[in-house]
Amino acid sequence: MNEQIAVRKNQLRKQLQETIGQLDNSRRERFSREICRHLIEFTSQLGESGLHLFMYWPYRQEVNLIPYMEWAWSRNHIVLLPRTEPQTLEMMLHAVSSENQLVPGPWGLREPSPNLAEWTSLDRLNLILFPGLGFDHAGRRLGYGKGFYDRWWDKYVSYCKERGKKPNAISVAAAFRCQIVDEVPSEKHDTRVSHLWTELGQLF
Ligand SMILES: Nc1nc2c(c(=O)[nH]1)N(C=O)[C@@H](CNc1ccc(C(=O)N[C@@H](CCC(=O)O)C(=O)O)cc1)CN2
Ligand SMILES: Nc1ncnc2c1ncn2[C@@H]1O[C@H](COP(=O)(O)OP(=O)(O)OP(=O)(O)O)[C@@H](O)[C@H]1O
Repeated sequence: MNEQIAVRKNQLRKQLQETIGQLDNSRRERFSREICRHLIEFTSQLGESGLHLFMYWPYRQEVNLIPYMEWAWSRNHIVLLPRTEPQTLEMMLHAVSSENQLVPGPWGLREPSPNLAEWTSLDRLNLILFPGLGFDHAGRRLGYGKGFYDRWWDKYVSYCKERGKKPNAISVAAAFRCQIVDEVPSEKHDTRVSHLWTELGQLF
């Protein structure tokens, strides 16, 4: 990877972690509820039930998506959560229907139990929610720097192509307003999101 971009990404990661850290818990919770409300409104327009939604269990200071996940479960949507393989830096998806199916994972993540069957029908995904430390107005994202989502995205695109299908899930993100920056340094492999919500509403 381009060394200069890697350095700029690391600087921005540090800066954003500090900025997000300054949000107090009560605002974080209030903003998260607002963001979940926007996500629910958007997802409701995609279908009444049975949608395949690739979400993530909140980590550290991320938006708390649990209200959105509980809403999805209540509407009989299928919630898919990632499980990381630290050796290969790959992610597997598992359908999860309750918090009880999560176990402690690497880096302090909470992940689907490896005992659950892997969910592989990637061409059925309707929506992919990308986590990130920061985003810009063009939909570029900055993650934790292990390339999990970029690598998984390649797998997703190949899976669909091999079956003669278009990878047509909608790529979205949810973030606090303070996570939006002018420009996220980006490389060719970096995937972008097409919709983003903050506590103030839809940014694009
Ligand atoms: N909620 C959520 N789940 C997710 C991601 C995410 O960004 N958010 N990921 C997106 O890719 C994957 C996990 N990626 C990660 C990559 C690096 C680190 C990491 O280095 N964390 C700490 C070190 C923590 C420790 O060891 O104590 C760090 O920031 O220094 C964490 C997660 C899959 N699941
Ligand atoms: N599609 C890919 N195939 C192989 N390696 C990749 C791919 N995408 C990214 N990488 C590698 O992963 C590393 C981290 O990439 P990057 O800084 O873009 O991560 P990130 O998007 O911030 O992290 P994450 O996706 O885990 O949240 C880089 O060394 C990059 O070369």
